[in-house]
Amino acid sequence: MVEEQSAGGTDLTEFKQQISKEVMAQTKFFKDFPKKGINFMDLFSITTKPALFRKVIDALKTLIEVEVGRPGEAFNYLVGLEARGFVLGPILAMEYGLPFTAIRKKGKLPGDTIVEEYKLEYGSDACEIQKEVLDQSSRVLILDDLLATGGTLCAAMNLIQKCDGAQVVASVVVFDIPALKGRDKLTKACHALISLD
Ligand SMILES: O=P(O)(O)OC[C@H]1O[C@H](OP(=O)(O)OP(=O)(O)O)[C@H](O)[C@@H]1O
Ligand SMILES: Nc1ncnc2[nH]cnc12
Repeated sequence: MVEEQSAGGTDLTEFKQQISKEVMAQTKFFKDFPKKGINFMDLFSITTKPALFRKVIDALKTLIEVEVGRPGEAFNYLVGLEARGFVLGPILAMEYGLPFTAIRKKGKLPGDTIVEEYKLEYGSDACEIQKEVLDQSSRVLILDDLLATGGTLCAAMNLIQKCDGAQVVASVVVFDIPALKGRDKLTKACHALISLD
């Protein structure tokens, strides 16, 4: 299926295999953090290596442009999820010349907000977005580091869809854990660079 989405001479299957090998060799995983049974993928073990981080950002751009579409046309707004979506989202927003806003854990954003409760792989939480940043002209691409159970991305999608007619186009993550079936919760596509199987 991925081969069919090849565009601009990019064979995504091969491309993903190659970046996956390189990133997995240099990314740290922490067993039983923050709770027993979780093998925690640490995005900051990528950001501390500038050449690797640059590669991941460039790879995300390729993934977005092939699987989601042209920035400014297929989507015109980037939203990042606390906390590690804030590392990736603003860089891509600057590269594309598009606006960025944040979905934060409850109680962290000033002004009027919209709130959504959700369950995590290791607990439950609530997230929120500022009212009036998005409107019916907003076609949003969501950025986060990882899709696990899908609770966070599902809440983010619901939240954005409550924002004055804004639409979610898709979401993009560096890692996903297909065994946790996070995509089953999502109403829009989630594109991942690396699958942790
Ligand atoms: O698919 P899910 O099961 O919802 O899990 C994925 C979410 O979990 C992690 O964030 P976390 O909630 O640990 O928050 P943090 O980045 O603020 O530490 C990760 O960065 C994703 O946002
Ligand atoms: N395994 C994991 N690594 C990093 N963040 C996560 N969020 C939920 N599960 C995670």
